Amino acid sequence: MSSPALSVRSAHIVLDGHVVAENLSLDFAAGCTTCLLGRSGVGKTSLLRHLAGLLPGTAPAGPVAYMAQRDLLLPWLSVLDNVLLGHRLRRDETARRSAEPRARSLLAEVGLGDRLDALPQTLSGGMRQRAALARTLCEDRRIVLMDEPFGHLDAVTRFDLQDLAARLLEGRTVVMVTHDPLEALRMGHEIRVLSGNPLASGPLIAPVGAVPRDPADPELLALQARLIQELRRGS
Ligand SMILES: Nc1ncnc2c1ncn2[C@@H]1O[C@H](COP(=O)(O)OP(=O)(O)OP(=O)(O)O)[C@@H](O)[C@H]1O
Repeated sequence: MSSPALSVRSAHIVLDGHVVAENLSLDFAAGCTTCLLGRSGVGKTSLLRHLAGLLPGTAPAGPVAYMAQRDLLLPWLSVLDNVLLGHRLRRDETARRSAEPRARSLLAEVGLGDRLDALPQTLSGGMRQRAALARTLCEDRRIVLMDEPFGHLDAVTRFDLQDLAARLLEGRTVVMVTHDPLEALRMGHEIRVLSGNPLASGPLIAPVGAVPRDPADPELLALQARLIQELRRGS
């Protein structure tokens, strides 16, 4: 099944009177992962919410999986039931039952195979984020929007889960917000550095090679220096 391209056309994003974006137009390539970098407060989350159809007057381009910055796990549901939450909310018991093996296997892959029955409050911040990642990947959508999905993870877990996500997200249209230039370079077919007041994108950066890229590649390290310069320029 093919994944659609995403586009934003002449968007105005105003939050409680605060103008985040004015007349913003951007395209996101079909079947690719686009990583968004930008200083804190430029409007990355707002753009993601716009794409997800979560802001007033917006609609998503199709069914999306959205992973918010906060994990949004329901405290009264087990880890396994949280991962299957989308199916529960859609009240589709047959689909929920057929998705359960996938949910169990994803939880094993994110290192929570022995915590299926645990409640979220008994997990560490990083474990909760891994459960939220498993939930997003379990939704099996062609469009996936992720807001700092690896933000609370230790360096080794982060690296392993970047590999897992790159494998499971292959062929989907993904927009991923990150604060880490090296993560963007590992995961992104395309990278945009955003600046704010109002929100704007610098030139599209498309590193060569398949994702996830090797972080020791000297070309990646050179591009990392360029991204940090671009980030310094944006405000
Ligand atoms: N509900 C709101 N009302 C008014 N202003 C808001 C609201 N939500 C966000 N903002 C403002 O909009 C701007 C963009 O916020 P947003 O969360 O999109 O930034 P961000 O780039 O994702 O930041 P971070 O990297 O820190 O998560 C910020 O200046 C923020 O203060």
